[in-house]
Amino acid sequence: MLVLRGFLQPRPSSHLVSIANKLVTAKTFRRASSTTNKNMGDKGDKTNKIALDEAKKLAARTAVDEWITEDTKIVGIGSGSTIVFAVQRIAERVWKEGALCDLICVPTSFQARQLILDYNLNLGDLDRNPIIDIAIDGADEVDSRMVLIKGGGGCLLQEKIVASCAKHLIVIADYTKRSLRLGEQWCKGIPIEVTPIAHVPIKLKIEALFGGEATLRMALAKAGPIITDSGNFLLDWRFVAKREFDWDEVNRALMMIPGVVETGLFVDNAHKCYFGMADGTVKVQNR
Ligand SMILES: O=C(CO)[C@H](O)[C@H](O)COP(=O)(O)O
Repeated sequence: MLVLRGFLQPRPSSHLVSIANKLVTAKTFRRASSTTNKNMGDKGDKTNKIALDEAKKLAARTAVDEWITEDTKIVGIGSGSTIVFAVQRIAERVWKEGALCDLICVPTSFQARQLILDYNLNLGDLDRNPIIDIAIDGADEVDSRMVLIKGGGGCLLQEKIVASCAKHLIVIADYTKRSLRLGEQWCKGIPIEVTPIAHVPIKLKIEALFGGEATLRMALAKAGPIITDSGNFLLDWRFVAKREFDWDEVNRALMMIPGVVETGLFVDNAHKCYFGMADGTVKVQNR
C-alpha cells in the first residue's frame, strides 16, 4: 500500500478513497497498532491501564471530532500514549469515512512522525507548514489555570515549537493528569531540555534559584542519559510541591540560564483541555 499511497499523493480524491480504503484499512490499522500502541509514549503506567486507556481514547476522539473539521488544513500531532488514539481517530476519518483528505500532519517528535507514516497520513513539516491550525497533544499534568507539565516522554522541545506555531493547542489527557496545583499528581518533576555540556552547571543553578532537586534523566536500555530527538539531555526538576510558584516567572528564569534549550512548563499555550474521566464522561477545561 505504501506504493499505492505514493501514487496517490497528494491525498486521493474522494472517488478513489473507497478503493484505497479496502486496500489500506486492514493492513494500515494492523501494522500501525502493532508498532505504535505498545512501544510508543507509554511511560509504564501499570495501574488500571485498561481504564486509563479508555479515558485517553475518549478524550482524544472527542477532541479530534470537535476540532478537526474539513476546514482544518494543518494539524500538529503531539507525542505520548494519548495522541495515539487521536491519530487513530484521524486515520479512521480519512480512511474509513473518506473525510479530511487534504489534512497535513506536522509531527512533534520521532514517535509522532512514525505514527503519521504508519497510518498513511500526509506528513508535513515546519518549513512547508509553519502556520498550524490546531495542535493536539497530551500532558503530564494540567493545573486549574491550564499550566501544563510536558516532556514526560522526552519530546517537549518540538512539542513547544509546534504549539507555538498553532492557532490553538488542544490538550487531551486522562483523569489522572488533572490537578489544582502542579505537583499534586505528577511527581517526576518538570522536564528541562539542556545542552549536554552544561547539564551540571544548569542543575546547580536551578537548585540554587528555586530549591528542589534536578536530576539527569537516564536511559533504560542504554548506558548513560536519555538523548532527546534534538540531541540534548533532560533534567527532571523535582520542585518543592508545597511552595507557591509563579510558573510564568519560573519559566522565564529557567529559559535565561545559558544552556537551557526549553522547558516542559507550558504556561500560556493551552487553549482547551479534554479529560477522559473514570466514569466514561469527558470534562472540558477552558483557559
Ligand atoms: O509531553 C509529552 C511527551 O514528551 C506527552 O505529551 C506527555 O508526556 C503525555 O503523555 P501521555 O499521553 O502518554 O500521558
